[in-house]
Amino acid sequence: VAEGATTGYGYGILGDYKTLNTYYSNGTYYLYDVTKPMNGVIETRTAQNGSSLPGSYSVDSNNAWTAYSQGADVDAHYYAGVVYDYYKNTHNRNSFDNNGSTIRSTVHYGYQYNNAFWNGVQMVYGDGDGSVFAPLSGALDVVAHEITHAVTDYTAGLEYRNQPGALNESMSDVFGYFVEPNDYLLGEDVYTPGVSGDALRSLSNPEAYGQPAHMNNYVYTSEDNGGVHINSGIPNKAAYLTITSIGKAKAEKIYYRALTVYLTSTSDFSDARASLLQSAADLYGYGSSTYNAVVNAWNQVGVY
Ligand SMILES: O=C(O)[C@H](CCc1ccccc1)CC1(C(=O)N[C@@H](Cc2c[nH]c3ccccc23)C(=O)O)CCCC1
Ligand SMILES: [Ca+2]
Ligand SMILES: [Zn+2]
Repeated sequence: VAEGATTGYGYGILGDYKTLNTYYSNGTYYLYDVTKPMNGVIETRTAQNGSSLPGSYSVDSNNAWTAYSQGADVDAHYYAGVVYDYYKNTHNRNSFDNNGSTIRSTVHYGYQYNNAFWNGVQMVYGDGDGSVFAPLSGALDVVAHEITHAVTDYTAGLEYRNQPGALNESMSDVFGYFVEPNDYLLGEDVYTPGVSGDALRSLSNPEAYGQPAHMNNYVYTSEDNGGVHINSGIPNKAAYLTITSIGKAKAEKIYYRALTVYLTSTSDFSDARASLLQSAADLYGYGSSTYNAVVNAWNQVGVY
């Protein structure tokens, strides 16, 4: 039979049914999605619980990706497609580099690895140990967080330390919300599968998860590249305040413009305030209600 694009189906890690854009060749189906415009490919691989990357293609014999062990592969592939569609449909961005680069994910990385990361080239997801984390590709906001690191690398290029790093982190959490706006939590779908209602972080209440929500409580530390996952609570809170006052549609436009037009590798929190104000002025007018909402949000977190 001819080779080419096919449509399969499978179950994510939470047992949810999903249809999948796959590829058939020579008796084997691959998690290889060629349906995106301008040759934007999405491919998903497995490290088979080793740590060598990129690993081998996730394959299936009958295009029914229903094995329990395939849940992480199914989610990584499907959610990468959701994030591709978000950036294309909302911001007219073709993949993370705006040039149709392949979005590559590798799942089953390491043994019970309780984390995930963008390594500068691709996304990598651990399976979690089943207590702290379920397989991390099982959360759409986590997948959006990781792909947004790639977008940031190709645009603002925010250094991954101190305030620029916390801003980098915040952009990934904030676009994680824009892609999955059902709550202000991050990672709730995979964090502590045995405990309901908790999460890794919260945009609305950073303090609930040990993060500062005001500049007075900025944490000066050498850990975590200068506390990039801690101090992101401050810009995250400002984003929450902005979103709740101007709405998601306007907020994602000013955030995308700030990230892609104004922010640079060494931008700090004050530069972020200025970039978002400039973006609000560009799009909605200097002194507009939108502009003033951004002023108010950053005042409330003590950043001027
Ligand atoms: O992308 C990121 O910012 C995080 C990348 C962490 C990483 C960096 C470099 C090499 C390996 C791993 C991964 C995520 C993260 O925020 N990790 C935090 C929290 C965390 C997850 N698993 C952990 C295990 C131990 C300690 C902290 C954590 C961290 O690494 O700090 C993002 C969304 C979910 C996981
Ligand atoms: Ca969420
Ligand atoms: Zn991150």
